[in-house]
Amino acid sequence: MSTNEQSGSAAPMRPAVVVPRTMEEVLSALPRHLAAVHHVSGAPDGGAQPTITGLTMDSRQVRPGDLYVAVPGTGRHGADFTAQAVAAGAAAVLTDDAGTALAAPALSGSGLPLYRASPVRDYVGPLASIVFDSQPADGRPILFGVTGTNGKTTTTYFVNALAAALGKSTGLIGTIEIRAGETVIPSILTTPESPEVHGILALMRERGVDAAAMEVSSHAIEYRRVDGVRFDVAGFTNLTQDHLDLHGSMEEYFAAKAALFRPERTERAVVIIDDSWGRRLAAEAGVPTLTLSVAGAAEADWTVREVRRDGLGNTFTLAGPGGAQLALRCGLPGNFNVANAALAAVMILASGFGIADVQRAVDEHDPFTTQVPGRMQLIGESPAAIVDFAHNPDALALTLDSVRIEDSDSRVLVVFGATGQRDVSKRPVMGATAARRADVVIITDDDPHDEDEAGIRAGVLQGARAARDAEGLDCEILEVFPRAEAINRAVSLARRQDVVLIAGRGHEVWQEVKGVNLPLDDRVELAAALTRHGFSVRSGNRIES
Ligand SMILES: CC(=O)N[C@H]1[C@@H](OP(=O)(O)OP(=O)(O)OC[C@H]2O[C@@H](n3ccc(=O)[nH]c3=O)[C@H](O)[C@@H]2O)O[C@H](CO)[C@@H](O)[C@@H]1O[C@H](C)C(=O)N[C@@H](C)C(=O)N[C@H](CCC(=O)O)C(=O)O
Ligand SMILES: Nc1ncnc2c1ncn2[C@@H]1O[C@H](COP(=O)(O)OP(=O)(O)OP(=O)(O)O)[C@@H](O)[C@H]1O
Repeated sequence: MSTNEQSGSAAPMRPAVVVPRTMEEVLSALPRHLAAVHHVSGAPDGGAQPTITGLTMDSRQVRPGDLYVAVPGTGRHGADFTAQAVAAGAAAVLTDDAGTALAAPALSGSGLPLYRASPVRDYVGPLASIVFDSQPADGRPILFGVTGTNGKTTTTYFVNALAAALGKSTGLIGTIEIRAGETVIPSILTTPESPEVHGILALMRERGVDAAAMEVSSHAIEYRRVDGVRFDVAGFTNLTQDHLDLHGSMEEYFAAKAALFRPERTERAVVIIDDSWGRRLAAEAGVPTLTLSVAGAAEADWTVREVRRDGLGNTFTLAGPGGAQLALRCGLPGNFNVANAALAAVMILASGFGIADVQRAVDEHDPFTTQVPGRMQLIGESPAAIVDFAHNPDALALTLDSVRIEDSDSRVLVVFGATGQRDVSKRPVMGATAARRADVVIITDDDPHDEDEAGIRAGVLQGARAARDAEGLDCEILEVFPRAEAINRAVSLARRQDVVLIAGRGHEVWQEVKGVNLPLDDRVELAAALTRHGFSVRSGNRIES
């Protein structure tokens, strides 16, 4: 990973220069639909107006001159941390009704002004946008937002790779990392809280970034993390069951995603309509929408055709309105990556790039061979040695199906485990899924958390053996631990024409065992095992620890 002074810390990115504004100037720029913010106590009447040069909701991130916005959390209130914010140099505090009483003692005698607004979360995004001046009218960077259950990370990398191929400098906000020009920090959330989002967007502008891609999780929409952000193009991949602990039902999960596709949030949209949620979204989106189908839906504006296997990847044609056509190649295995690449291409077209320029950029730079850390990441080519984030039965099935080379004597060897303290019922299903698709199934540890590792493995093994015995499957099932040894065993059993898939942990660099983070990076272990057994590691591989 290319790093800078902020790497490895959770310190949010911000622009180097922020125009100082008085609190009055900041409040007067708020959108009209928001009710007035009330001054509760502290300076303004007669005293000096506080000058604001930053904003945060986290007392641990306060820098001198910040407006500290104290919001209620699930278990505690940000106002409980007012003293910490004041000590760090906050210039003013904004909170809600409940927060004013909590914040007041820490402010007494400080002379710092306290403001009140409810619900205070409604104000955070718009205020951060004003304070950091993150999205002025000149439209730079062009902002792409990607949402959906699967494929967000990969699609954002593909959007950026294509934008870069078109000669644009790029920025990224997502699960793996946040990138603004040369500055890169590892991510904590898929979509950061809104003060960080606006700070990052402002830094991107400052660094001259032309185009930025951002993953928008459903949590982000629910928790208002993209308030005050305006996308040029929003893209939708798919919707399958997930995160119902937060959303309660698929209907509410869909509603959270659909909220991104409204005129106040995005100029236009690109929606894959290969599931019923995508079709509904395309019908209900309140903005100009291009539809895309990989599964051959005739009514789609853009369709993927002539998908042909090309090594582990695929070539395909993207056909659009008026006979428009693009000839594309996706180097990452899997039909789902064809969908991700096609979505990225249509999003770029929707933002205004011409089809001839896009074709030229693709021909010259092959952007969809870009490496996405831990997502179908090809560590070696002979045998094909892949690390993928598939960590549930559906993703494991899709991934195993996509790496099998039909009509050859190539075997598939898979290494995986199941996470501790999560959905116990999926363990045997994952075992059976692998036994049905792989020639050698090596069951090992994932993140056990506080659970007993042997017990987790037993659940997966039971499913694999039951499927093999009941269905007469011709696969070898092994239990090997620890995980690094399992990876080594898989490589030791592989021949050059085989495929070795290490599934589950993707780009993670720690294994969480009983509250301790033990360093473990599947990609590093796989590369070491390949070398140990006389195979080569793919050059230019992106393995960062
Ligand atoms: C469920 C959820 O999203 N919770 C988020 C939420 O936590 P919370 O409401 O419990 O906040 P809290 O910790 O009680 O703190 C309340 C307030 O006090 C502040 N505080 C707290 C402590 C302190 O010392 N000083 C301080 O100022 C906090 O910044 C916060 O503003 O606000 C916190 C501060 O921003 C987030 O870190 C936290 O994300 C947690 C870590 C999380 O795991 N979120 C996941 C579920 C999430 O958002 N995931 C999605 C992706 C999902 C996917 O697609 O896989 C994502 O976008 O990452
Ligand atoms: N379009 C897709 N449809 C279905 N599965 C996909 C798709 N794209 C990727 N996957 C699978 O999901 C895994 C995660 O992919 P990716 O990280 O791009 O998605 P994501 O939406 O960002 O998920 P997460 O937020 O969990 O990282 C991949 O490793 C692959 O196994």
